[in-house]
Amino acid sequence: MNSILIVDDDATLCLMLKKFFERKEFFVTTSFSSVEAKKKIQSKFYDIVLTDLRMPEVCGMEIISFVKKITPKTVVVMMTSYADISSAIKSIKLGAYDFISKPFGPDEVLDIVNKALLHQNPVVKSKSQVSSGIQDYYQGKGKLSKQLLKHIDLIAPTLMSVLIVGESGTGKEIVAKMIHEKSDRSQKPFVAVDCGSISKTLALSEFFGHEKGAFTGAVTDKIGHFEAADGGVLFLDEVGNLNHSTQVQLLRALQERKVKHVGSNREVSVDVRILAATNEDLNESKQIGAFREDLYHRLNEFQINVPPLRERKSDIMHFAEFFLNMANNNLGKSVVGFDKSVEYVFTNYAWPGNLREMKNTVQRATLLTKRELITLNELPSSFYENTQEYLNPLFESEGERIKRVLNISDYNKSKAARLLNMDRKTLYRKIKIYKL
Ligand SMILES: Nc1ncnc2c1ncn2[C@@H]1O[C@H](COP(=O)(O)OP(=O)(O)OP(=O)(O)O)[C@@H](O)[C@H]1O
Repeated sequence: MNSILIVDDDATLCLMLKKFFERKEFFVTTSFSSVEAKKKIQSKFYDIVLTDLRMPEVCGMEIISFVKKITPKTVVVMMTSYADISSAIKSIKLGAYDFISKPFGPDEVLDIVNKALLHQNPVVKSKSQVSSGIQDYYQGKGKLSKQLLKHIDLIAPTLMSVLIVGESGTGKEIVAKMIHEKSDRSQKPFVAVDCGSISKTLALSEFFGHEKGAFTGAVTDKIGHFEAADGGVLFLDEVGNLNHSTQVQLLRALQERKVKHVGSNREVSVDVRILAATNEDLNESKQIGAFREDLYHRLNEFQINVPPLRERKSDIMHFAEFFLNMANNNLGKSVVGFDKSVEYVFTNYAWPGNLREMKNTVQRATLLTKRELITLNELPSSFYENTQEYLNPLFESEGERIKRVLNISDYNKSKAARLLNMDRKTLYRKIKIYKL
């Protein structure tokens, strides 16, 4: 059983994560204070420390340095808000394995934790440990969803490299997992590498492994991602972030199907199918010389485009229901659905963060609602502020309109006034006039 210490002064989040990880059979300890967390780290070994970045007494950065000093084998994952991304990158330099931006869904953090455990002990793990999460997949019924599935089915049984292209959060990693699952390599490992978080200095050792003593800090022999994925699939996420020298080495390994550990001249044969993903236009990176043309063609034997959520309109509410079910299971709740106004807002919203944003939004709303339905009250205001037209259907009298808005805001007058774009006093006056 793996042990995890969760450190966050947000007690609700801590307890929610505790419940979730216990269900996933982790041994969980929580700490709402960073000072208390340090004492716990001193007295017991944890496989994983999941810590918030901003806390009142000791900040997350200090926790990382502390863990790395006391128990260097413990893997640290940092939780941070969007605004803290640059500090999160600093945290990786200090020795954190990865970071996750709040708000996040429990499955996302589980995914990172599983990857972190693999990193801590990079032996080839069983398929289920490496490729977690594929059971949480909804394939959609709309035209674009069907086309996506057709391409996956077509390419899966082949040995071709696939470049999966799509905006952030559209589900590129899920597509890669499906290709693996539907291929005859499904019983072999699926190893996902986030190329964006690999440091330049450690990239070669991460991909190809190293021998003990090859460089300061190489205290044991370690196999790299290629050997870990031998016989299976190596998924290169955010492949456009690889630096030039790593691109050269990667291409060499792919062409020769052999790798050399850093610090050794011995070549080891590997049999790996490559799937790669990007949310940038690699064609453009190629033209400005940031991405090697030869590597691009080696990775892009077949291209799959994953559409943004806003283009999968007929599937939007199906995805929402799917995530609602998932949230109910994770949180032990039984919310039955979405209010009509939420349906309207969901189908007209641009979803810049795509399925990841929807999953987080639904999870948060499920946690917040005290009723059977999710209403606008549980959505961040950015959702409906840009969708004002739903407040103005044609032929509606002012009284009807105010009544409808009061309904969708659960008679919360401040919220209704904001939505109606009038001050509270005016709203009270109109409620009287129309006897609402
Ligand atoms: N078809 C799907 N059904 C259910 N959940 C999905 C689906 N596709 C994606 N998700 C969920 O959305 C989130 C983002 O998915 P994923 O990590 O695969 O996206 P991505 O395109 O690889 O993102 P990024 O470019 O940021 O790496 C994950 O939590 C994933 O579980």
